[in-house]
Amino acid sequence: MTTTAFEPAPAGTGTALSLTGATRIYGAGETGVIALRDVSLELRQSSWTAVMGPSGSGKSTLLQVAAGLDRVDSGRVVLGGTDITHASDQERTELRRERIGFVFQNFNLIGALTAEQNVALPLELAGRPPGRDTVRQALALVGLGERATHRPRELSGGQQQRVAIARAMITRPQVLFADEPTGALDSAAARVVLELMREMTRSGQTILMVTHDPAAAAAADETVFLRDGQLIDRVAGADATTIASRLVVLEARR
Ligand SMILES: Nc1ncnc2c1ncn2[C@@H]1O[C@H](COP(=O)(O)OP(=O)(O)OP(=O)(O)O)[C@@H](O)[C@H]1O
Repeated sequence: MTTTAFEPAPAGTGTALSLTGATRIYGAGETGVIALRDVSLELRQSSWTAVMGPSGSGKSTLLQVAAGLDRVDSGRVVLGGTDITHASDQERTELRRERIGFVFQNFNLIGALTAEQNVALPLELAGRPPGRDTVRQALALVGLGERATHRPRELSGGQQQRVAIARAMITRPQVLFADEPTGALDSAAARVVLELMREMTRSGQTILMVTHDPAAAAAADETVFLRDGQLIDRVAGADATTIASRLVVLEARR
């Protein structure tokens, strides 16, 4: 089979992910926190959605629940045509290994491993070690074909994030989840990472990204805004200034 490393697994329908009335409550009784309140969101395949909102508004919870890493207390989560609302711990582990990709602000690469060993790791953990060509191709797609044998400390922050993206993409995830992927990068490195993410959506990848940066959100197709666990606003195709002003209004209403 000849596929590019960026080609996502077929989702089966035009919808890569849907949340319906998703609610997540941490704790119980008077000390319970409603981290997510009746959130409904549908991601079309190949779309890129940014999530913004004040600190504590539920952004990370939304990502965790959408990725199946955390459960909802009520509502429904469907990933790539599979209802994962009631997935067991074992099923969630398999989901994490096989069907989603995650990128974090601080890259989370393993320092003792080379770039190519980091990229190969998810498939090795899944019991399907990739060939060297597959790994090299994934690194070439993020512009790091020449850095395969470098360790994270020998790479810049932007390069480390690109290795992390190659690692997240190697399983051909149905959705790529990114939590502040540009948060630790300078603006030039951030731009390279955002351009790479745009390229991935052109190849069919669906992306859900949490960010505090209006410029990063402006690179996405649509931005949804959370406040107190509720999805209260959304804007498509807006520039950074428009997104920043929406955020100011939203924070002022607190
Ligand atoms: N494991 C947990 N146990 C208890 N409360 C939690 C837990 N995780 C999150 N919360 C609470 O749920 C709410 C939403 O948290 P979440 O981390 O999703 O917000 P966020 O928008 O990602 O915040 P930030 O921008 O600061 O990262 C907060 O009030 C938080 O304190």
